Amino acid sequence: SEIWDVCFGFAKSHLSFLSTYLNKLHSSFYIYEYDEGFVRNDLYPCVKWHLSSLSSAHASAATLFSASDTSKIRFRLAEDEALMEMFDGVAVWWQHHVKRRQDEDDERYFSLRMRASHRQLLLGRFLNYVRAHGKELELQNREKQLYTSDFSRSIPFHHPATFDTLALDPVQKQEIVDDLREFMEGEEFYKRAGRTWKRGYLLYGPPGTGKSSMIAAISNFTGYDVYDLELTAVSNNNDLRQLLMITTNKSIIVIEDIDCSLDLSDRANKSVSQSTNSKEDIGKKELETSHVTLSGLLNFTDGLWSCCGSERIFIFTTNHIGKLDPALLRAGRMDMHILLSYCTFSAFKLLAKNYLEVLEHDLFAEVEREMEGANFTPAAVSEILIQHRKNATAALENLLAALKSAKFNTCS
Ligand SMILES: Nc1ncnc2c1ncn2[C@@H]1O[C@H](COP(=O)(O)OP(=O)(O)OP(=O)(O)O)[C@@H](O)[C@H]1O
Ligand SMILES: [Mg+2]
Repeated sequence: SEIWDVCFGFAKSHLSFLSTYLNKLHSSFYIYEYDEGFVRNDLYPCVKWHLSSLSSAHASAATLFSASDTSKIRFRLAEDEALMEMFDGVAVWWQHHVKRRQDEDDERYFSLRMRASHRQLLLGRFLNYVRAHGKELELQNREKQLYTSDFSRSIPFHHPATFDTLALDPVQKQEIVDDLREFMEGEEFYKRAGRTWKRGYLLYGPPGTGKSSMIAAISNFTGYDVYDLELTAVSNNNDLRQLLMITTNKSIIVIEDIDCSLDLSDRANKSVSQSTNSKEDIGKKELETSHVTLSGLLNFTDGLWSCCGSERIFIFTTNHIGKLDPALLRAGRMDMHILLSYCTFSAFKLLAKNYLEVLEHDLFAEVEREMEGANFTPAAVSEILIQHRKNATAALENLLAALKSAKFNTCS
């Protein structure tokens, strides 16, 4: 047994020498879910998403998950599972670690190992790639949430409207899509220019022209959550600020029908009525729309507090742009004013394609003529097309009849 002890001791010392030597050859990096002080590590979800795409193809053990309201199945690298990835012909090793802790949440982290000699060459470029790839996957797969009134609850947001289904002038549509894409990719620009990474859109136009549908399309395009802010339910400017602080990054904050939810047209009157305290006035104020003032709202979108997050899109909608205070419209406040108007022939063609699966039809030329000046909203056109979606000719004949009678009514 003495011989065994000697042999064992010898092997042990050599093994530990070997492992120290191997460790020196490799560099290890750890990506924890939370940094010290419970600060969320932005890199962690990127790595998680990045690895989820590799796991489906390469991991020998992965966990599978599917939420009840989606058909997608998500892969995750299983606990303690390791995975090798090739980047520019060089191998790196990932591992997923979970440390169980008593009375606390589990501690989760990923380790990344590579040959020490590759470290200089690879690390920066590789991590940038992982971050960009992870972010892209997160956006594609993320369950978008719709938050209502006080932002305390949310439901998964699965609105079917996309830029492909929106009937809009193609040039206008392209402008909006380009603007959104530029915004999403604009992190460097906003930093360089010293501006908060946010964008404001004012959607205006008659009812049924697609303002709400466009908000859904923007959410589907960006993958951002939607906070549907009901101003009449917010009691004062302070509460409004609190709400802003709850919203997460990558979100769309929507105030629909802004002219109806606030008396924004007359700032002077508003401040007078706020400074009076008689019971009658308070009663009147309750009947009024909201106690949030225009300056409170402007602070919400523009003030110091608006920079407490990033990648935010503010969208206001109105049917009556003329009723809005010029302060809300001035340059730089809402970055883009988007008019959604009556159905044009090119918008109609998109609806015909989506609703009737028709790209060309003998009646199209007549529809084009009648549509001019008929002031028919896309909502009204869609209604008719839905009713007769089984029979394209009947749908177009009914649409023509409706267009003609609308024109006749306007003329008479
Ligand atoms: N531009 C459009 N493209 C495709 N469908 C549209 C468009 N505009 C309206 N619709 C159809 O009409 C319905 C109503 O449109 P939507 O709610 O988006 O209008 P809105 O402009 O928000 O109206 P409101 O001012 O009354 O809120 C939508 O569900 C959609 O089916
Ligand atoms: Mg609407």
